Amino acid sequence: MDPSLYNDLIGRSLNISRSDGRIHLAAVKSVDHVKCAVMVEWFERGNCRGKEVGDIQTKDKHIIPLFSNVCIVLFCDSITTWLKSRFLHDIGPLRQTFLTKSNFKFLAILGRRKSVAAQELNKANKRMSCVVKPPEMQPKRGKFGETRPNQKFYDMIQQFRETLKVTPMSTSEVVEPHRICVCVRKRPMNKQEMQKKEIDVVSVPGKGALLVHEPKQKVDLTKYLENQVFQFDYSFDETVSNDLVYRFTARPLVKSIFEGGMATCFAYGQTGSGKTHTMGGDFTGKQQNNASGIYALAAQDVFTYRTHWKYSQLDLCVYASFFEIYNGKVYDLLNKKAKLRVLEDERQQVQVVGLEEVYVTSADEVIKLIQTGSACRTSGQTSANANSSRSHAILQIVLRRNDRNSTLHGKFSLIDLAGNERGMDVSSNDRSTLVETAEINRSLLALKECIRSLGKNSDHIPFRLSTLTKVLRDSFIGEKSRTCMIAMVSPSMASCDYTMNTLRYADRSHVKRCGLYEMLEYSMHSFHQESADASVYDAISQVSELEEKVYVQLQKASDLVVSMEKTTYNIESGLVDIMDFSQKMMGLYIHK
Ligand SMILES: Nc1ncnc2c1ncn2[C@@H]1O[C@H](COP(=O)(O)OP(=O)(O)OP(=O)(O)O)[C@@H](O)[C@H]1O
Repeated sequence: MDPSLYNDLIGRSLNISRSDGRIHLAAVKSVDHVKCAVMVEWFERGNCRGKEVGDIQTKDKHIIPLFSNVCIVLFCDSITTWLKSRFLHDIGPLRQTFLTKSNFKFLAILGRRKSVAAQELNKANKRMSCVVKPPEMQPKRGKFGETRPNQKFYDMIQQFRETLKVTPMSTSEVVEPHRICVCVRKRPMNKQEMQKKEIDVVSVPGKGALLVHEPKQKVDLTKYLENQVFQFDYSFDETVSNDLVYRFTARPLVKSIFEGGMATCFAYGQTGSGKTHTMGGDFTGKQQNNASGIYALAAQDVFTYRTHWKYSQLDLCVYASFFEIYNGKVYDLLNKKAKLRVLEDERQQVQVVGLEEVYVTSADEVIKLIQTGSACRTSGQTSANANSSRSHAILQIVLRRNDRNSTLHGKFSLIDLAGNERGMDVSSNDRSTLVETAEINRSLLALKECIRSLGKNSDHIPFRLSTLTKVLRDSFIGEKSRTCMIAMVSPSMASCDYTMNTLRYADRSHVKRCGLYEMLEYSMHSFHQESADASVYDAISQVSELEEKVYVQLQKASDLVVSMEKTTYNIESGLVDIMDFSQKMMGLYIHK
């Protein structure tokens, strides 16, 4: 072993790996030939510190300057190129290995014995891979020094947001009348999401617009955002209150029921996105303030309108019922969850038989009913919500005329739909839970179909598709019917797929978009028609081609038959000739 090779290390800088994960440069002060290690020193907070690193391996009297905890950094491209040309192709995944410029000369000496050096570097590289974290594996640090997964996406979204012009919703904004109104509400990040340092991928610039910054990755691992834009009648950001949401969504419908109409307001969205918070009222821990939800706010306005000079002479009585649809069955939440039957008469009028309709005289009475009913609602646990509603809850506020045998005047159905989730999102995957999830999704699809048909002014509303749409049948028909859908979205990146699904669902229920979707559907239909025509045409031409082939074969066969006949004839005549000939020969023989 040539000691000068060891001495060549002294004074050089090497990157050393520290127990806390840091990697930094340190100068080689001495070499321990016996231990095959080096002593390195560096300055830290004004103090000189040192440590002994690695063991220098020797093989065939060659020194390999790669120690188990020494990282060597490639500083210059020419070195990389040179190494590649000399022996990097032999040593495999050295991309994660770091070589210092100062080691270049040293390695160059070793490079003369290419095969040996390569072998040894390979060994060393394997050892190093246990201690050196590749740069992309190292936790990224956020603005305040905190680590955050997906920091790159976070930065890109922040950059994008800086360019966004935001017009926040305010009470001064004009409320436009809509037959079908579709809005979206983004909830704030919850405690869990904050703890996980999840990133917020939803932006609400206002004026009905909402953006989803979908994080994507190319095949070469480059990260990029796909910014999806959705436009609804109204879009609410995470800062707005239930009051403001109510003002633009359900409130305009209250008037319509006093004018003899049917109104429906749905809260739709992923589990844990804020449907119950919006409809039933905000939570303080598990305690819900029922007076702050859309149910209660609508009830308050119903009693205000009832005394309004325009409607007071109608002498209307207010009734409330509260029921849930769970697994396609109806349960009365105001009557100890009694199971009810849904019947349809010959005039297609749907009745929930035995549903408790409570006469109410104030909003407070309605709030008490909501409290009683909410307490019995069927709930379960999902990945996003420990207290997830597994049923559709329907609060109906009914106006009846006192003087005409309690004839129905108007009805407002306020619905907190069950969360739209996939089977894998529920904490238990037993059969009953899967059936439950399938039923939820089936009824939500049926609802979408009904709203779309309503938007298209179609005569046929496919209300028989589910119990939910059956019991809401009379809300879907009639000139005076009004519908509002509030799509709830969770902001986190982990919920991105669900958010996209919710927005697509709401988008497809959107009457303003129906024209476009109809066009799309039409073009899809004509495409199918054209392709069907093309397939028939293809089939016919294939048959005729086949026919032609068969004809040709038949021709050939008949030619063959003809030629066979000829041959047979020839053979027969030949035989006759032979027989004649043989007879002649026989005669001649006998004659002789
Ligand atoms: N806009 C909001 N502001 C503050 N907190 C909210 C908001 N929306 C939802 N939350 C909170 O998020 C949690 C889940 O909300 P909620 O129970 O309303 O979800 P959900 O959509 O009804 O879920 P599920 O379909 O599973 O019943 C609750 O703790 C609620 O307080």
